[in-house]
Amino acid sequence: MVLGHESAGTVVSVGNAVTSLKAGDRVALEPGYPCRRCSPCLSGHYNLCPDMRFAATPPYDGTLTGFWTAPSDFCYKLPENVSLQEGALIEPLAVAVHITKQGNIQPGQSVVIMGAGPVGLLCGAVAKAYGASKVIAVDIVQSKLDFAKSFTATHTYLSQRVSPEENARNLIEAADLVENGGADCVIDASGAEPSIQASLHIVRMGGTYVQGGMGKDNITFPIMALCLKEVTAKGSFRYGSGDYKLAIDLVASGKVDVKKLVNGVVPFKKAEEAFQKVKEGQVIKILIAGPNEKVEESEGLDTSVDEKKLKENEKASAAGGCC
Ligand SMILES: NC(=O)c1ccc[n+]([C@@H]2O[C@H](COP(=O)([O-])OP(=O)(O)OC[C@H]3O[C@@H](n4cnc5c(N)ncnc54)[C@H](O)[C@@H]3O)[C@@H](O)[C@H]2O)c1
Ligand SMILES: OC[C@H](O)C(O)[C@@H](O)CO
Repeated sequence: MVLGHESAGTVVSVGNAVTSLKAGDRVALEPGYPCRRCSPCLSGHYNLCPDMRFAATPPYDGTLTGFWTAPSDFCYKLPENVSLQEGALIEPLAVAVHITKQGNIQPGQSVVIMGAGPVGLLCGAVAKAYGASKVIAVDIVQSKLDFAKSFTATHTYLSQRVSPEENARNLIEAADLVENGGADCVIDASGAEPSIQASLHIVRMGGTYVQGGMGKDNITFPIMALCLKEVTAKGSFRYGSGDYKLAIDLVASGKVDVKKLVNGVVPFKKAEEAFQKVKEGQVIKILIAGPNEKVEESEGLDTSVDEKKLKENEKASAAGGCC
């Protein structure tokens, strides 16, 4: 199967009825095409369409290819000041826009984000743009927290191998959330069971919890905390009406600097090395040039992989996800 669903490109040709785009336009590609007829589609929640054709999701091939065909309303023209490289990052940013909308974050609120991978980092950036005054990044890897702090987090917390309740208590104290009774909103962007368990103890009475991370199908969940605190719990899946547009606006207006997440660009023939390099855990995003682009050598990074670091990162990810 062809991989790829985070992409941007240049229009080569358009169908007869298309008036919104022309050859040469640079666009961010929304990679999932709903049926437009079912009840979720008609009620404006097309991301929940059961007949979605989503790139790189079986049986549909992905966007890591020379040419791609898409409905014109799922191709978003990029403003002059937004590069094609930034355009490729609109997809994960739209995921973060949707998660953060589900969190209903208000100006001045505190938001804890579990997981400082690309999605968690972008949720932090969007929460800040929505006016959150405290953005607390949580991870099990210190280097990820260091980056989060340099990106948008106001506070960081390195999750310890202690009970979820103890991690929650320590975090609430460290982030000065005691008076608030916890965080106004907690977002899980890790999918890891211990993180999800701690989240329900971190959120304040009447606060909001959003499940953005995708991990195991079934986990043990402190449901009594949800009940006793009257927590609003929401899921978040991909993105829907207006999310891509808002993501592009956030980049164009300079409110979210997605360029900071890019470690380098590799030519198409080095795509596999790029995936390995990301698995090693030392970089955030590597862009892969399309096969028709004139990128001959990797720009900005050495793609050689340190096998020891690769194994260590796989072990850490597995530990985060299962214990
Ligand atoms: N809801 C959606 O539509 C949607 C879309 C895209 C991605 N996702 C999911 O969002 C999550 C984040 O995506 P990503 O690309 O940033 O992934 P990622 O793997 O790069 O980031 C996950 C981060 O969580 C950290 N982590 C692991 N265990 C932890 C724990 N116990 N406590 C705190 N942090 C912990 C990891 O160290 C890592 O930095 C993934 O689960 C992914 O599948 C969901
Ligand atoms: O960003 C979109 C996500 O990566 C996809 O929904 C995928 O992870 C699940 O099908």
